[in-house]
Amino acid sequence: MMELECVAENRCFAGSVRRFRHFSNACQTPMRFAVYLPPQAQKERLPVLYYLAGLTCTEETFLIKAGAQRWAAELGLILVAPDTSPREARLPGDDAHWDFGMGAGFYLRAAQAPWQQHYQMYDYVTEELPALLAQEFSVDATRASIMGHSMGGHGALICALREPQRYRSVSAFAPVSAPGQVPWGEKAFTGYLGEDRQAWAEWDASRLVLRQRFPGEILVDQGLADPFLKEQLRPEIFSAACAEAGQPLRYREHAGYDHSYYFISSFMEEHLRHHAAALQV
Ligand SMILES: N[C@@H](CCC(=O)N[C@@H](CSC=O)C(=O)NCC(=O)O)C(=O)O
Repeated sequence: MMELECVAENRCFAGSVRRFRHFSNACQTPMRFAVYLPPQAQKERLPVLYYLAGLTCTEETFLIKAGAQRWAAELGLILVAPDTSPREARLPGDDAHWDFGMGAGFYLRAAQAPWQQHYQMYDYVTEELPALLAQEFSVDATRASIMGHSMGGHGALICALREPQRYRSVSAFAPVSAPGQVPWGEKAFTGYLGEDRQAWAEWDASRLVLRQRFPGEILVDQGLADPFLKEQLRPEIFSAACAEAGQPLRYREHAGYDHSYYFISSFMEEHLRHHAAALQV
C-alpha cells in the first residue's frame, strides 16, 4: 500500500497548502487531494471544511482560485479539496468528454461497468478521506462541514442529505441540485448508474430532500448571469423540493455573476463564516 505522499507544499497566510497522493481503497487507484492547514493547526485540533469542485477541476483548483485561505486562517478552519475523479487507473473513453469520466466523478458510487471499478467517489469523500485526515492531521473529526460548486455543489448536497450526522453545515455555489432532470446529470447518471431512474433518486438532492431533511439551513448562492443556469442548474427545482419538505434553505441570487471562480471568490467569506458558525469557531 502506498503511503501518503506530499507532492507539493506552499506557505499561505502563515499556514500551508499541501497536495497529497495516496492509494485509495475506495477507488482502488491512487488519488490526490489538497489541504490548507491554517497556522492554528500547529497547536490545536481544528474543524475541517470539505470543498467539492466542479467539472474539469482538480484538487488544486479551489485553493488557487477561490481565495478561501485568508478566511480559513482567520477562522481556524482546515480546508480539504479532493480531486474530482480517479485519474491514474485509465478506463476506455475516460477522457473523451469533459462532463463525464475523468474530472467528472459526480461524487457517487458508480454501479455500471467499467466505471464501478474506480469511480467510488462517494465513499472516498465521506469515509476514506475523513479517516485518513483524522490519522494524519490535527483534525477534530467530530466537527466537519461541506461545500461545493456546480457538480461539487451537487456532491456537497447529497453528502449532507444522505449522511447529515457527518456534517454540521452545508453550502453550495451554483449547484447541479436536480441532476436527474438536467443534461449533465442525465448523462452522468446513465453512465455511472444505468438507465433505471428510480436508482437515481439516491443521488439527486431534489429527491433526497423529500425523504430526509438536513438539520440546519442550507446556503446556496447562484449568479444570474450563469450560462448554465436555465439548462443545467435549474435551482427552482431544488427550492420547490425544499419548500415541500420543510427544509430551511437560504437561496440567494446575484445579478451579473456568472459560473466562474470570480463569482465563487466574491461570496467565499460569507460561506466560510456560515460554516464557522456551525463549527463553533
Ligand atoms: N467545458 C468548459 C467548462 C467547464 C466548467 O465550466 N467547469 C466549471 C465547473 S462546471 C460544473 O461542474 C469549473 O469550475 N471550471 C474550472 C474553472 O477554473 O473555472 C471547460 O472545459 O473549460
